[in-house]
Amino acid sequence: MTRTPVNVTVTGAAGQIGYALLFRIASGHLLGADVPVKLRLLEIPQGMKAAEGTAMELDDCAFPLLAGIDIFDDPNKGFEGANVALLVGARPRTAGMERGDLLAANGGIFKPQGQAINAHAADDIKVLVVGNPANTNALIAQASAPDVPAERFTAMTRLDHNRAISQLAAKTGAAVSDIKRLTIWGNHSATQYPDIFHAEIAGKNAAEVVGDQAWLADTFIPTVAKRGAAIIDARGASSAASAANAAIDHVHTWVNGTAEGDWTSMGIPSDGSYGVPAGLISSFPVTCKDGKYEIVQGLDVNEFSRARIDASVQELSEERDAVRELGLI
Ligand SMILES: NC(=O)c1ccc[n+]([C@@H]2O[C@H](COP(=O)([O-])OP(=O)(O)OC[C@H]3O[C@@H](n4cnc5c(N)ncnc54)[C@H](O)[C@@H]3O)[C@@H](O)[C@H]2O)c1
Ligand SMILES: O=C(O)C[C@H](O)C(=O)O
Repeated sequence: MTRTPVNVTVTGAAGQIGYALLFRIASGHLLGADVPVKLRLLEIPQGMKAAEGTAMELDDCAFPLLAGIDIFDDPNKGFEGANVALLVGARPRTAGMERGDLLAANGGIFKPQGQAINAHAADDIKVLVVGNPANTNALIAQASAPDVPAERFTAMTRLDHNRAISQLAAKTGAAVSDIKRLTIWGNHSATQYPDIFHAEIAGKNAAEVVGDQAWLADTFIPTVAKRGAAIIDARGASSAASAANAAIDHVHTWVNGTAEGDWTSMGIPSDGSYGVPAGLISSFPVTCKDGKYEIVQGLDVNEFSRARIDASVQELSEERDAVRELGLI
């Protein structure tokens, strides 16, 4: 190991996504097979013992790239020197909780974490928010970190992107690797819009290959958008390994780039592109190069797509207004 290790902070380290995520980070899947990492695990006091158990297991793997593990229950320490931060820990919705209660509870997590990132993270910090509601939690963290460039705060829609590719492959019989340029627009919620009008299957337009508007509207879009709920129903717990896999994909692509001729989906602060109000953290088609992302410009948005993008963006605006009223941004 000759390179300086990259400090990776993971919050919610003792949770189910944390358990599926940490071993892959330590084995080089997040940043690359030649990049040593130091893990900084952040938990709440009640989660510390379980995080210590996970750290013992990480030690027992003797990963050549793992240069150290530290565990904290203080965000100011957890984010110290962080180059990459995966904000997974969040307050899940429980019975009787309204959306506003959830936003308020998560504000109590993401505001102090944003402040701690602002004060203590490395200058090149890259943040991925996984904890739900991911887009608005990312907005709260970003608004609490005024000294960090806003574009370093991103929210995860890569799981939706991967789900959409998988559904499209199953419908058409294509290989997953033949599907390119799919887009998730909007919020990581049931209003998200998986868009295949610009996608390609082995070089052909995906919407034309499918040729079935009813399947698109009545099966594909709701299946992808409600997949999280379907997993909860089937497993009795929310997606964990697939969410961890998507977090790995998101950061790996951000750092190492998109393939030539392809793009991915990331929840990022809007610059006003495609009529999405600037500042909202919304999912867009992006290309990545040299550790930076850019929104794919110039796509023709048809009426069908426009209505669905607008509906999801409207939900994001309402979430932003709610957290603004709560004084969180
Ligand atoms: N964006 C996505 O695609 C996506 C996909 C799946 C799950 N999620 C979300 O990810 C989050 C985590 O899911 P999970 O299944 O791992 O949950 P989990 O309940 O198993 O684990 C959450 C962990 O976070 C910890 N935690 C809570 N508050 C914390 C804080 N302030 N600081 C540090 N740690 C804290 C808890 O102690 C717990 O160990 C949930 O909000 C879930 O809805 C998002
Ligand atoms: O949908 C959920 O609540 C869990 C998660 O966000 C998912 O998409 O699997």
